Amino acid sequence: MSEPNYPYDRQALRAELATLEQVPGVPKPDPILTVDRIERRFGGMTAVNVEHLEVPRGAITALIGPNGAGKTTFFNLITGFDQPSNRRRLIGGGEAKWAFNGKDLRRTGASQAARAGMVRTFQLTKALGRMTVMQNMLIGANNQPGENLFVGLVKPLWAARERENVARAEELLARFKLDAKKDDMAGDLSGGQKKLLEMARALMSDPAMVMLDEPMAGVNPALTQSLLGHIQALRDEGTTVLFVEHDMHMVRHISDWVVVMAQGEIIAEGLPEDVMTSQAVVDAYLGAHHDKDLGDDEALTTGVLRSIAQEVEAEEVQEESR
Ligand SMILES: Nc1ncnc2c1ncn2[C@@H]1O[C@H](COP(=O)(O)OP(=O)(O)OP(=O)(O)O)[C@@H](O)[C@H]1O
Repeated sequence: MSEPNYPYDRQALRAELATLEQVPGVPKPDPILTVDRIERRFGGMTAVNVEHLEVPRGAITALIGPNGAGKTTFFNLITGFDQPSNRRRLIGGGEAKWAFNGKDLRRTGASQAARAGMVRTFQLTKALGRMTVMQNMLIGANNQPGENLFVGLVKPLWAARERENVARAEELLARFKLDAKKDDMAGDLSGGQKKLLEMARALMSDPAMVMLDEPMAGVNPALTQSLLGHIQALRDEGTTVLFVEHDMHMVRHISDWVVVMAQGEIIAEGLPEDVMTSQAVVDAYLGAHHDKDLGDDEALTTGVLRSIAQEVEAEEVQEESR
């Protein structure tokens, strides 16, 4: 894992974040990712319309928001898996702009974004399930011998790279306790182990920032604890983490900073304990489900909604007892 090139101290990081104004788009002291005016429309519907966002370096940032808020689309845009609708504007400006670690990513695709050090987990698809755990790890390496014609043609060069990649994969598999499974078919792993493999694969290229899309979804409580530990360990080693999550308790527990999206826009940013209880956020979640009865268990499918319902209930009890 790369050493942080700044003095790393979690308390200091939190204290620094605590001095920031908690408003959407607030500048960070040392942002690793800066996004300006990124829009994505599907037909007449605007899925993403982010004016400005800075992601703090070395921190765990949670991106939360109700279903359909635009979180996944936003991830896709900044990692080059999708193109903004305002990609090129010849007249009037307003062109989407985003930079990672000082590198302008406007004209780059997904593999170049990954090479720049911004790597996202991607789900174990059916095809990947039919490959072994080790093969899955090797496709996460960004110095694949075959990618460079010269290296690919000179056997000692590619053989050396291949050995390096296998050694790195073995080290990561041991860290995620998947080493005994390296020759198993990835599709035969349990749901939680698949999540661990997705995370381990993302780390093959030693990224400066990992982006995790609902890393804890469908994972049992014991493995959730282990995943949380891995995420915190990454941050403590200097990797920036940006993750999408639904479960409020998870977010509260591990994130240093929270960004809230609703209807494509960033509606709040701040420290977890402040943001989660802010009126704008509660309204956004309730607004997104205004047609559903919060007393209905079916509507309470996410931890976020459950927590909000509990908070609303607690407030009502307090009111009544006054
Ligand atoms: N390829 C697409 N074509 C049309 N509409 C899309 C497409 N991708 C996303 N959308 C729409 O854009 C909006 C934002 O979707 P997105 O998946 O980004 O939200 P999300 O916040 O990630 O939601 P969830 O928490 O449910 O995953 C939704 O209304 C969705 O239906």
